[in-house]
Amino acid sequence: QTQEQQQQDTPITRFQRYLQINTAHPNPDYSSAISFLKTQAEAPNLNLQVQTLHFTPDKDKPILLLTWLGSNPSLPSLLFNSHLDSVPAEPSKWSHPPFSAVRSSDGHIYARGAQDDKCIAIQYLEAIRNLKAKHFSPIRTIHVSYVPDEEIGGPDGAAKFVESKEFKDLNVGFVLDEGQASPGDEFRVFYADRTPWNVIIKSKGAPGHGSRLYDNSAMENLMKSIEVVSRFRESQFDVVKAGKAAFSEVISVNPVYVKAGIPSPTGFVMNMQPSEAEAGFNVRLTPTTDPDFVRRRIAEEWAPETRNMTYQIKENGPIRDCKGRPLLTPTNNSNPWWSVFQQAITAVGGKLAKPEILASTTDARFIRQLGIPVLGFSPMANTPILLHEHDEFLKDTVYLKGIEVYESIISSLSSFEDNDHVD
Ligand code: MET
Ligand SMILES: [Zn+2]
Ligand SMILES: [Zn+2]
Repeated sequence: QTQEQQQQDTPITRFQRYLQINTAHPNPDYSSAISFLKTQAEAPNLNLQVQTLHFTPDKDKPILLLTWLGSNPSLPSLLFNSHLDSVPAEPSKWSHPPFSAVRSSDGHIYARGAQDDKCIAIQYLEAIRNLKAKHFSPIRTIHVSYVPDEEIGGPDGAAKFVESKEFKDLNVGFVLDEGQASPGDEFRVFYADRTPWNVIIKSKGAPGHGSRLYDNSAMENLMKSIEVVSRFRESQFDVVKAGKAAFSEVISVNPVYVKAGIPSPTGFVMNMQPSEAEAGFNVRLTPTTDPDFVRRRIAEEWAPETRNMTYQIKENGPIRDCKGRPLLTPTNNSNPWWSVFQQAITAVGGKLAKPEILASTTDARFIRQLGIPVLGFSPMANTPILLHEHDEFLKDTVYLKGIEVYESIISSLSSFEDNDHVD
């Protein structure tokens, strides 16, 4: 390396280099991401144990697992998780190319993944690097995991990882995973996610001339269902609008596609009523929703057999933990990690907002399923929420503050010896 390159090797440039690796779907470059992280982890100033795990050898779905051994490895360990992948970006709609990681004069680092969730991926490493430079030595073992495919539901990523012997052998006691930016000056923290379901409803009916009024056409039946779903959507939204619940505390349903008939590019040939029609909905259940309640509504009201409707529900991940409880991590005294976490934030001058349910979904659900407490946390205060949006960015100073926050969190949690029991 030239002197100039060495000078440019900073926490910010390392973040930029990670952001420049295009891990967006549908073709995420996992090997470049893993090789970059591995090089970081193996450098003398980090010197972490490195394992690359493959649970689907026929596909390119690597998991990178880094380990900093504690002085008492028999204690339950800590896990800091992030996902390698990102959602796609439409370059023409961005002010800067989405994989350039350009830093503007006001310090904004623009890139797909800047908030979701490549910031925490590098902040974990930078925090460990700083702790090692200060000769900190952990009592508990610290693991950092980088998993593929979170954005597409994680079946070949976190879902497989948590079922593995490798994961069990980690003896994980407490986990931090991604959270979300906070427009205010308090950090947000999440104790649960919502559960994603994809629901497809289909209707069949006799085809007919475009001019005819007749009952039970496929389109008529689908339109009736869409009205029913819309009313349910309104009823949930009204609860939020009335201030009685947060968005993440109601069931959301949004149409994401409709498919029927033969589109006419010229608009002239539109005289055929189709015999089949379908619509897809993204549904998110709250952690305490009774899934049978939603299944019944779908069967009886959204896609009733009486209107020639059929449906498919693609449930994406667990709803209850191994003991049948909702996937909620306690944020009170029953969770001994909670107060250690809280104090670690205040120790560096950070403020924590009231714990929330995340409106979206993360890999945390797979770990909560095992009964292990997980908090969703990405330290981004005074930052607009830009995940999955155009011009996703993170400000340099916010990113750097996050490193300091993780130093505090990692040192506090890994020094915490008592009370390993969480109900
Ligand atoms: N994180 C993504 C979301 O919330 C994928 C979750 S699993 C469908 O949409
Ligand atoms: Zn994410
Ligand atoms: Zn995302």
